[in-house]
Amino acid sequence: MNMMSEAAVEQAVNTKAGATVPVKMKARKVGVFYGDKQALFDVDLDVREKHVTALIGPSGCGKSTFLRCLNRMNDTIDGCRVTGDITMDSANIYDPSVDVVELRASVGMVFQKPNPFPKTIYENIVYGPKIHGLVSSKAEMDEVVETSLRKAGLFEEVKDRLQESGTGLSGGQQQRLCIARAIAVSPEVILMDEPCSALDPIATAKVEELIDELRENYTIVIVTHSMQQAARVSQRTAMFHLGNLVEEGATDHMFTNPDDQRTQDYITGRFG
Ligand SMILES: Nc1ncnc2c1ncn2[C@@H]1O[C@H](COP(=O)(O)OP(=O)(O)OP(=O)(O)O)[C@@H](O)[C@H]1O
Repeated sequence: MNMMSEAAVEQAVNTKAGATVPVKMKARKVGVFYGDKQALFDVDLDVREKHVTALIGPSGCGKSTFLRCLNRMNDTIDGCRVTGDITMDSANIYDPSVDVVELRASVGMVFQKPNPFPKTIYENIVYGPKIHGLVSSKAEMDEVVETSLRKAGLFEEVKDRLQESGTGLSGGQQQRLCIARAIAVSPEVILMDEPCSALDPIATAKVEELIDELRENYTIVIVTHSMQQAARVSQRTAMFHLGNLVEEGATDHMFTNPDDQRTQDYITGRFG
């Protein structure tokens, strides 16, 4: 039997088939303001544990803004204010007692453009675990480097050049290095903001395959402009428009028979 913690049961959603799926993160009435301008309005969204949730919608609709709410990345933007509630495992991530550095380790982020540190591949991986006190001996560091690179499907390609610069890798390898770097600090949720938009089709396919493997152990939220990508990698899709969450549902349903006309128009290329 699938054991769930009390917090997970409290947060679980019941599916139509009667199964119970734990909710990892819950957003309620989330609003975001950049100065006086409101970019998100009353967003309610359940992010299911160990699922891939795709955020879709036309440019400027607030996908990245919402993604950044989930690990308080918006805190780093001057004049940005977040209202409403966001919980992870029932705990308020905006509570003043929350250590934001720890939160961002638990809710890691991968960006549009691969951004490895200008350091060796090895250092790219061990940097986070060292800061978080997760490793001390050389053996522990070697272990975290190998495990993280393996989980990111990169170890075999780079095992003989761990002491070379991460920036010398191809774009696709750099992006998988960034995913390995996020994994190295033992996250529970990984946020991805258009992680393939700078990659060629082969590198994109590899990252998509990786996302599919990662969902066994991690909860993933991905912003994408590619409807094909959303359909390929996600189980749930959330459609945004003009700062509102239009609808959220099973990806199959959203791409075949969405409830809202705006989703229908967007996925069939009528706007966006
Ligand atoms: N740092 C910022 N300062 C001021 N306004 C911002 C900032 N970031 C985003 N916005 C505004 O908030 C709104 C939502 O932007 P956001 O980047 O979240 O949309 P998006 O759906 O991710 O767009 P895209 O698909 O083009 O990346 C837009 O009107 C945008 O101009």
